[in-house]
Amino acid sequence: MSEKPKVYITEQIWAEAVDWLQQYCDCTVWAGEGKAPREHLLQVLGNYDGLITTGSAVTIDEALLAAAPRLKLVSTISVGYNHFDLEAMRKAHVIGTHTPYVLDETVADLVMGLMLSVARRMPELDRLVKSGGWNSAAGEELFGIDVHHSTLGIIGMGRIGEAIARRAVDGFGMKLAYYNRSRRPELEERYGADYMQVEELLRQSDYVVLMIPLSDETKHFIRAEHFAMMKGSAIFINASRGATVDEEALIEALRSGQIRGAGLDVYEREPIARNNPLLGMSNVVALPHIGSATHRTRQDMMMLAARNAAAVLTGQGEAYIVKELQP
Ligand SMILES: NC(=O)C1=CN([C@@H]2O[C@H](COP(=O)(O)OP(=O)(O)OC[C@H]3O[C@@H](n4cnc5c(N)ncnc54)[C@H](OP(=O)(O)O)[C@@H]3O)[C@@H](O)[C@H]2O)C=CC1
Ligand SMILES: O=CC(=O)O
Repeated sequence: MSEKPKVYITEQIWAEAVDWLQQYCDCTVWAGEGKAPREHLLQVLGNYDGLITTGSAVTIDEALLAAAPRLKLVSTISVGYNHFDLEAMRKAHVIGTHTPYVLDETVADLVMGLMLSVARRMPELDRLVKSGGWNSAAGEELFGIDVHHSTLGIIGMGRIGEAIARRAVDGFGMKLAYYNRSRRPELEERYGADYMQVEELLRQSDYVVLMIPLSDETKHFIRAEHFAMMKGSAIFINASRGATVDEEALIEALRSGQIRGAGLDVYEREPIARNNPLLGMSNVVALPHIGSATHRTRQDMMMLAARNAAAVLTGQGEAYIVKELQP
């Protein structure tokens, strides 16, 4: 009987996903706290055919691949794969898979939550009430701005972008603008969305949501000149990756009142430094990269990562191979 492929998992994941994968692969799960350190992976990966990991665990680069000559697969428990060095993986003939679709609705919920929280100043008001500062009927100094029937610009109208669009148009009656490299006529028809270039989208939108993947092409996609194009009343939301925005420029735009506020789930450095000026701004709602983090969605992502591993390593079902590495 031939041996099962060996898979290393860089952190404790949902036991049911590991149990399922054990039918096809011989799994080893990092037994320590948190995530397996890179040094440990460099030592052990030589014995494995597959790796299941997350975006924040380890960068899949040339040095790591050199230490893992048997490796055929890296299955990330995330839809974003900017931690994959695609060129190095291509050269090493390592397939990369990810977890699209299963998290779209959950991330879209969070983005709507960020828009509402910043617009209606919920964290600020929550702090006021809990600290005993609610002494009279709320006056204008506590008012916010409307989300409903305002204009939303989505940069990166993909799977998650579309889930946001549905909520915004069907639920909140928002007018929709979007930018991608390629147009999506079916969405223009379904949501009455206007396709426009980034500059025009920024000029017209009350809310700007950034949902593009991070790549060499999209690093600092939004910079100082872009904040200068936005309305002074605009709210900027980033739930993609921190480095899609020039964070210094964002800080300056918020500080100078060039834009009204921001809702952020992602940062150039994660976890964010405690002295990052964003953390001292009352017009910023800051979350800890938690877009897909509901119990159910994370379980779905882990199971999909396990299925991806089985598919690539044993031919069991179909895998979501990242598009740049598809055969
Ligand atoms: N905060 C969180 O917890 C989470 C964050 N994410 C982030 O969200 C990202 C998007 O996920 P998802 O919606 O599934 O991805 P998709 O690939 O479905 O959508 C991405 C969209 O961005 C557009 N895009 C890609 N590159 C460019 C570019 N250079 N210029 C303009 N538009 C571009 C694509 O259109 P086109 O190719 O036509 O340009 C596409 O419509 C992930 O890559 C990840 O980084 C995802 C999940 C959770
Ligand atoms: O950031 C999360 C992801 O799935 O990508």
